[in-house]
Amino acid sequence: MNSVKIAPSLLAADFGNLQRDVEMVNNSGAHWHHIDVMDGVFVPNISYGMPVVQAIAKHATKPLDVHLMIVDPDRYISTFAELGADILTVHYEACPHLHRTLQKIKSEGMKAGVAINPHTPVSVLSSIIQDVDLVCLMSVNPGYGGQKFIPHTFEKLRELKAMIVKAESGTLIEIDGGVGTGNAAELVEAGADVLVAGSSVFRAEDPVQAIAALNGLVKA
Ligand SMILES: O=C(CO)[C@@H](O)[C@H](O)COP(=O)(O)O
Repeated sequence: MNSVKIAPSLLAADFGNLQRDVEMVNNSGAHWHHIDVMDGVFVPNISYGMPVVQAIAKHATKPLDVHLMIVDPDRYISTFAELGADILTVHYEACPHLHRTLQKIKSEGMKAGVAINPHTPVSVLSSIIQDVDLVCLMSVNPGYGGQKFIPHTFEKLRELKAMIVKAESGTLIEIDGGVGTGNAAELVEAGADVLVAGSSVFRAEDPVQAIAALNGLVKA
């Protein structure tokens, strides 16, 4: 059975045709809708906020995987729960009280994710991995779609997988940035459970086929 999840990143969608693109994901072999919220402070870019997430949630039929690239995410945890987020991921670098933040996410009925930037070592998660449902390994610097995959992500991925296996935490590993048919199989082989793909899906001539190709490459 293929247990690897494909999460198309709506950052690369056509915002003028957002309903169409959300429905494309609904009708494809993808597993989650990946939603990037950026504040222009934690990352240099601003993507979209609550009204757009609400519009996506209205049409989405698959779990909403919301990635907050914002400072002080605790302020908005309840709001994203109300908007229908299933998985809420915050950045390690933005959370001085990460354990408390993860508890708050779970208390709102969501799965709790932690993202780490390319420069942040995996080892910072060793004391908290038991409490994390998903680790999002950023394989580009967060803020923009369409960037080139950073190769040292593979070393971090293997190290993180070993940490999760040792802790028996069952934490999922998500790879975010520069993912496509050229590296999907190798990423899964190294331990990835969820692949976020923006440009490689939405810039493809046939996005449904691009998702099918990714699924085909990562079958167990
Ligand atoms: O979070 C981010 C970027 O900050 C990602 O989710 C990108 O949206 C992935 O896009 P591609 O690299 O696949 O185009």
